[in-house]
Amino acid sequence: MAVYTDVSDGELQSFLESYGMGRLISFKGIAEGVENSNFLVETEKGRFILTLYEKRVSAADLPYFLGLMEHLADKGLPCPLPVHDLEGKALRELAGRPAALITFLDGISARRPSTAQCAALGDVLGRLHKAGADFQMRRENSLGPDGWAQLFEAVKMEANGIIPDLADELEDELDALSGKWPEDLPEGVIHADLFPDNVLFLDSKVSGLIDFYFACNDQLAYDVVICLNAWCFEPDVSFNVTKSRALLEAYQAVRPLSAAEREALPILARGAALRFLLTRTYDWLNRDAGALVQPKKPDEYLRKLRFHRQVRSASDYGLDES
Ligand SMILES: Nc1ncnc2c1ncn2[C@@H]1O[C@H](COP(=O)(O)OP(=O)(O)O)[C@@H](O)[C@H]1O
Ligand SMILES: N[C@@H](CCOP(=O)(O)O)C(=O)O
Repeated sequence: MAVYTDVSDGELQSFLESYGMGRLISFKGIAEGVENSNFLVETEKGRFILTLYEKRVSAADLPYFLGLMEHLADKGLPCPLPVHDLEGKALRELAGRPAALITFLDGISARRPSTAQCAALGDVLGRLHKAGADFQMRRENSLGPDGWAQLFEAVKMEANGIIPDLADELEDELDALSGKWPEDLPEGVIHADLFPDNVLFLDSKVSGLIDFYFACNDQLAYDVVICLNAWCFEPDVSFNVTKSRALLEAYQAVRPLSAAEREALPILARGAALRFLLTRTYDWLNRDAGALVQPKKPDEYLRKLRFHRQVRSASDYGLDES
């Protein structure tokens, strides 16, 4: 359960009063998520998610995340809406942390995504990229190549205690990607963490896109490979090319990839695997014993990285040669 910060009854009551939320009906910590503290709040006015922003989220970035959700919802994407308090503010403070209240969305995330769900994801990702094109705010990706190097410095002395020779493998990969990382592919707003647990389905339709707290401006194709990694591997970490083809075809029906983007997919996929391998390694080494959270094991992403290293071209992901 991701709850790092406790909220007292008194603090909660006065927080909700600033929104004119009426009587509190229920309040409980949420069992999923690893980054922030999340609570399900039910009042006379409905159901909401209360988020207290923790370690990796900078308060200065919150207007970007909350503004983006409003922008995308306005364009018809199923994103939560930040609730504004009686003074019109979407961002407040609670228990010493920046905090926001957002609307609750119905739906269930896919534990093991089907091919049809991978296709639905490809479609909604393409629509997200198009809808983000005229979002006016900008945020650099703090977990791009410079951020990977900083994470590596923070974990290199202890990484081998998790997986033998992990530090060498991380360093080799950083070296291999530096100089090869594409810089001139089409850019825009990316979600950057659109894992199955951040996508809600009702029947076969996407009913919710949540957790925009890594969103930033970066190369759009990088978001695509983050999703290939998160959606198209089976639990035994074998790559499912049928799911990958379905995701890519549905994405391209909305936003076709350029020849340069297709060619860059294997390198981008390695970078995307390295990014999550590094954050998982860091989080594993910096577990917070007092928090209710289940950190994710890094080895899954090491195996995904090794898979992409032996990929020769985008056709290995199910794209036709062209
Ligand atoms: N707007 C929402 N509607 C419904 N459930 C939500 C919403 N936002 C978050 N949740 C629930 O809270 C969980 C954790 O939220 P998430 O934003 O992924 O947290 P974290 O940033 O800590 O990873 C999600 O897996 C989901 O169950
Ligand atoms: N998706 C990341 C961890 C971030 O957690 P989330 O609950 O915000 O998706 C990973 O799997 O490493």
